[in-house]
Amino acid sequence: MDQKDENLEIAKGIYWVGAVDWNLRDFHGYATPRGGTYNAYLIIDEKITLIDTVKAEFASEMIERIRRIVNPSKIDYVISNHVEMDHSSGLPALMELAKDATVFCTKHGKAGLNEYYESGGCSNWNFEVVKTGDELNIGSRNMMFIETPMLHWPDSMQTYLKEDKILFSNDAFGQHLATSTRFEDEVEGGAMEDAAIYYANILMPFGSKVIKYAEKVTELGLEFDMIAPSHGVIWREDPSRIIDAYLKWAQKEVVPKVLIIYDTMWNSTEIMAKEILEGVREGGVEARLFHLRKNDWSMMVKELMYSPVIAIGSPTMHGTMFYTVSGFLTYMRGLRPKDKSAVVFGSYGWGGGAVKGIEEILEKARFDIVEPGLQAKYRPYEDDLRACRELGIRLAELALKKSSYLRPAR
Ligand SMILES: Cc1cc2nc3c(=O)[nH]c(=O)nc-3n(C[C@H](O)[C@H](O)[C@H](O)COP(=O)(O)O)c2cc1C
Repeated sequence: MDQKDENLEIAKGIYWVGAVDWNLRDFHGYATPRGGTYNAYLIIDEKITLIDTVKAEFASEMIERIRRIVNPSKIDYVISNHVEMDHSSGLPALMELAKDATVFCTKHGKAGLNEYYESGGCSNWNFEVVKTGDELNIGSRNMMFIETPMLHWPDSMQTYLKEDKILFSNDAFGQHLATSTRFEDEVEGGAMEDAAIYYANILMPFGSKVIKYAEKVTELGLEFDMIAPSHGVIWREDPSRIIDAYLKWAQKEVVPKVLIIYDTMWNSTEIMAKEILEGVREGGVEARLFHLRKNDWSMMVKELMYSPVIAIGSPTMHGTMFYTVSGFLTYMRGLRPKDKSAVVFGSYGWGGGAVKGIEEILEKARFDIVEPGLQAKYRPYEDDLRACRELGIRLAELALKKSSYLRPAR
C-alpha cells in the first residue's frame, strides 16, 4: 500500500476499494449537492472476499484499488448485497478477472443479476444463494447474511462480519456525500443530516420494515463496532446512533414545524404563502418555505419527514394545478408519508381548479385535509391576506399539538 492510501484500510485486513463521485449532482432524480460515493470493501483472509462493487463507470478505479492490495484474480468470494446498478454494474468487469469467484446473494439477487447482466457473462458465474442466518467462513472470520427485503428492493441484504463486528449495510444507513475521509466522525458536522435526506428520499415508504429490521438486529444480539454502508461514510463513533435515528424516522417522530410548498406564475400564490408563513411565525412555530422551481425536491421531502403539517399552494393554469405541483405530489405520494395534516391554497383568475385538484390527490394519499382550501382571485387583497395569516396561526397550533418531540434526531 502507498502511504497515501493507508486510510483505506478501515480495520485490520479490511479495505475500502470504492469510488468517490465528487461531481454527482443528480442521483436518479435525487439532488446530491455534496456528491456521492459507491463503497466496495475488500477483506484479506484465507478466502479473499469483496463486498459489493461500484457503478460501471468507476469499475476500473475499483479494480485498480484492489490491484494495489491483491491480484483481482485471487478473489474467492464476491458478496452482492444489492443488485441495483450503482452497486452491481461494476461486477461484470470484476468477474472477467475473478473468473473462479463465487457470488453470494439472495434468491431475488441472483434473479436480478441474471436480468441485468445476461450479456455481461452472468450465466458463467458461480452463484450461491443465501438467506438470513446463513454463515460463511472465510478463514479467521465468519460472515452472517441478513436478508432485508424492501430495504429497499426485494433482493436487498446485509452482511455482518462477526469477529470484527462490522455490518456492511448496503443502502440502509447510507448518505450521498463525497469525502476524502472514510469515517463519519471525521466529517465536519457529521453526516446525520445527509443520512436523513437519504432516508426521506429512499426509505420513507418502508418505515414498518425498518422497525421490524431493528427488532431482528436486537433478536440476533448483534453488536457493532462499525456500520459500513454502500454510500457515503462509515459509522464508527457509537454506530448504533444511525439505527436509533432510523427508528425515530420510521416511527414518524416530528418537530413543531410547518412546511409551505408552492409555485407561482405572477406571485399571487407566493404572497399568500409568505402571509401563511407570517401566521405560523406569529403562532410561535418554525416554518419552511419552498418555491418548487427554486429548490431541490429531495430537501423538501426531508423537511416533510419532520413536519406534521404541510401547506401546498398552486396557481390555476389551464383549469388545473401548476405542473411542478403535480410532479411534486406524484413524487411525495410515492414516498407514502403518514400522519400528515395538510391545507391547500392558491390564486386563480376565473374558473379555478388547482386547489380542488390538489385536495383530491392529497385525499387519495391519505393526508388529513384540515380545512377547505384558501383561494384568492387574481391578487390577494386585505381580506385574503388576513385569512392567510389566520390560517398560519391555526397551522402553528396544529403543528404544536401533533409534535411528539422537540428536535430532529442528530
Ligand atoms: C397560462 C395561464 C393559464 C391560466 N389558466 C387559468 C385557468 O384555466 N383558470 C383560472 O381560473 N385561471 C387561470 N389563469 C389565471 C391565473 O390562475 C391567475 O393569474 C392567478 O392569479 C395566478 O396566480 P400566481 O400569481 O400565483 O401565478 C391562467 C393564467 C395563465 C398565465
